[in-house]
Amino acid sequence: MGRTKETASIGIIGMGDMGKMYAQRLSDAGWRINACDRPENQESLQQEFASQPLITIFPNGHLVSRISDYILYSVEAGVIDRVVAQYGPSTKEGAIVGGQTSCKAPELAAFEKHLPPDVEIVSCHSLHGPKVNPEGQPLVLIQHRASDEALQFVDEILSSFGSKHVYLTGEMHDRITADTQAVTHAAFLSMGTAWQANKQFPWEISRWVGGIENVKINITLRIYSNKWHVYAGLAILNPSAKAQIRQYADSVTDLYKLMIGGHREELKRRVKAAGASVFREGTEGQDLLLKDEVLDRFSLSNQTREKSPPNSHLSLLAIVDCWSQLGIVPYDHMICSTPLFRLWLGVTEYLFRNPELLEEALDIAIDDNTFRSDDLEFTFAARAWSDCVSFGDFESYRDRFERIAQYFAPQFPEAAKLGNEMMKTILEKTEKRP
Ligand SMILES: NC(=O)C1=CN([C@@H]2O[C@H](COP(=O)(O)OP(=O)(O)OC[C@H]3O[C@@H](n4cnc5c(N)ncnc54)[C@H](OP(=O)(O)O)[C@@H]3O)[C@@H](O)[C@H]2O)C=CC1
Ligand SMILES: O=C(O)C(=O)Cc1ccc(O)cc1
Repeated sequence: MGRTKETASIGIIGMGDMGKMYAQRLSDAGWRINACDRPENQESLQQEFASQPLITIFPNGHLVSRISDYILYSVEAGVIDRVVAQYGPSTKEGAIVGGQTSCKAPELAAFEKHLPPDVEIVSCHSLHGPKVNPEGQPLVLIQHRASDEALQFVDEILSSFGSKHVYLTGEMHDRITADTQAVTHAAFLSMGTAWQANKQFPWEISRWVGGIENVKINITLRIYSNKWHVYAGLAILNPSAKAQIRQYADSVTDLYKLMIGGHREELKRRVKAAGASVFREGTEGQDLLLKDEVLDRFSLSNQTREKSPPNSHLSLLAIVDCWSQLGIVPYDHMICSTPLFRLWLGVTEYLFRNPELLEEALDIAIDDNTFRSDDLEFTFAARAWSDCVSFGDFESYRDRFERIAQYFAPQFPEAAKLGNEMMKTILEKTEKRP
């Protein structure tokens, strides 16, 4: 049908962080953009994009939908049905529609329900935040109700990002991202909850600086400094996420009980068996995703570290147990990996492929009381986040998230600076791996 940059235009409904990033990058590549947010935001967006001739801001999604050839919904996952119901019927005849929400089941259901039958559906998902360079990052494309030509057109539009295009069904996407995103976030959200419950700022405590701890702290703060709805949406609305987050909470609880019961041998047997199923033979010769010298460079603490302080690493033992219980091989999920997931896998790998460090963590877990109260709070937190996601109540998720975010807020600017540097350095190193 010959849709080109000269003849076709792209619609973006929802000009938040991701919508703006898409509008900017696609217009830089020469595409004409028709965009809108809520009507009350039209004026400020017009001012913001006044100097950009390829970006036109409209008052609402009807006006965007009726003239655009590929329309992307980039709104909060929780409102996707309502927004598509509102603007979907105004879609230009023969156009292609997609969405950027992090969980595809509700998005695709909304498209099927509200879009006219002559409209094709090709959805997408950039597996990174708006401030990360998309080059080399996974970008999922879903040819849901569309011809090959429609997919090719979307492929061409998005090619300027330089991302790695991954072709999946909506269902596969949700199953994999439940693990790469929802469970990963649950672990870091729980760390922050536990620190807050114990009134700790972990970078101020000497046993918590350096190495793996830097990654835990920086990522936790990064998550809490973002918008709650992104995390709530992708956990609560993903049909696979509840069970996976529940397994993580169960793994945390089981291991914690073994620790406080003093069941050293059973703890070691269970954790090592889990490690063997996740970090399979044949991977030992590979370079670690993360190394000491990289891990140590990014500390919020001003104390220097001489030797790794011992730690039971309950959060890491439990994720490996969780993967093993669910039969997940995390390396198979690299196709849908976010930067956070790669860091998370990197730190677990660091622990599990270092037999001495793992042995030390397991012995510390049994012999040393220092971490008991932290691990207790972590166990409570993992279960509470799991319950919160299972209940599916956005408002209580928001309340929990924002209360903890407020506690860490004074540290956000410094954590963001350091976190960005850490991500950049570590990701450059991890890109060489599959
Ligand atoms: N942030 C991230 O790291 C990533 C997010 N995503 C997904 O992308 C989507 C957008 O996320 P993000 O940009 O971060 O979130 P934002 O909250 O920054 O953006 C969403 C925008 O949509 C607007 N909106 C809501 N209702 C309407 C409507 N009826 N018409 C027009 N605009 C509307 C919102 O306005 P208002 O604020 O006034 O409600 C807001 O400006 C989400 O589904 C998210 O899960 C995907 C990949 C990465
Ligand atoms: O890397 C992560 O997990 C993030 O937190 C950023 C993010 C959030 C939502 C997405 O749909 C994709 C990436």
